[in-house]
Amino acid sequence: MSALSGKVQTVLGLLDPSQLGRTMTHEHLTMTFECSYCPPGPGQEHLVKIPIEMKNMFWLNQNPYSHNENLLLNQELEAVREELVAYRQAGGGAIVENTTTGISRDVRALQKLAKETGVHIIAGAGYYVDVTHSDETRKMTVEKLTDVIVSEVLRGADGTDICCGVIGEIGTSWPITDSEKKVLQAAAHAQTQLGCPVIIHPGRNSKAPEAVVQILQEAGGDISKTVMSHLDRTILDYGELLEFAKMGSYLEYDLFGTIMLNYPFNLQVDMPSDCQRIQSLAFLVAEGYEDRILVAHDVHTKNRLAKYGGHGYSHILNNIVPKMLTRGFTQNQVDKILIDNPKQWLTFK
Ligand SMILES: CC(=O)NCCS(=O)(=O)O
Repeated sequence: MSALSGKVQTVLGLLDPSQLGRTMTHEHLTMTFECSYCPPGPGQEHLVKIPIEMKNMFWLNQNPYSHNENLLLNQELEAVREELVAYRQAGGGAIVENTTTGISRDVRALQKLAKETGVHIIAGAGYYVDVTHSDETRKMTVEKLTDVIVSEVLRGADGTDICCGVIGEIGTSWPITDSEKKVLQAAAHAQTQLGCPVIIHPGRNSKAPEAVVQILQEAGGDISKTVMSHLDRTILDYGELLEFAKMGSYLEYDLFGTIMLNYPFNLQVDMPSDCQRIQSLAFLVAEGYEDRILVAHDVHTKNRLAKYGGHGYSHILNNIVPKMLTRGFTQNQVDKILIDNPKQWLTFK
């Protein structure tokens, strides 16, 4: 038992879990994503610096990672603040902000946003994918990495006393690199010490989630308190999905609002529509996994913000929930996905 036991840790301090309300478990409010820049297709090179304005938005929505400025969500704090106010008005209570070391975590900005908007914000500890690991990170032992993660939760992150309330999103590539494996082992060891929630960004291959869970299990991690993110672009086959679900993690569909003809990070993947995402959730509910489902938008580029005609942080509350209700979900099931499951996951053991 620790002081954190039975509580949720937000950037403003400890919170009784009953105060969370509807929670998006995978968002970014401020981050940079230059590590994932994708050169545009042939003949489109002149588009990488076009202004982010209405007449360019179709191209930008289809090619969000091929435009330098679009990757700088950290330039949009005022727009994000306004969107969080709208999120509260739409019935939102909390947001898990998944930005970790490597993609410009800014816990001071998160604390300010939480104070100004009343949204409960939970910050993430740990490291993003290998390409963002510094030489110093690569040289660290699992023990040292564990100490850093534990300290970000217990003492504060980025030289502040603002404490993280989850570990993650811990970034992994496919195949998982040696440095990422050490970080996963450290996340599991830190979780054992702290009894805290963990969230994983899997590599873009259907085998990646299982491989990550195996590493976490071998390192003593608590899979029942671990979220596997981005399943909507990772496991598209329902048979494979069921096999993975049996491993016991939370199952997160967190790309709601993303519409993309060609998914540039894995051209084999047909990015599902929101209707198909809802069908996947219905399938998991029918198979008995309603206690394990989480949802979010994973806003991580500018074009996803309402300021640029995007869906913003309230799309699930405003549009997806009503659609779910017309597709046979009960209000009780919706509340589980938006309130109860996040609460269970975020509460320290
Ligand atoms: C910030 C982040 O990692 N988002 C996920 C993008 S992906 O295309 O689903 O990997």
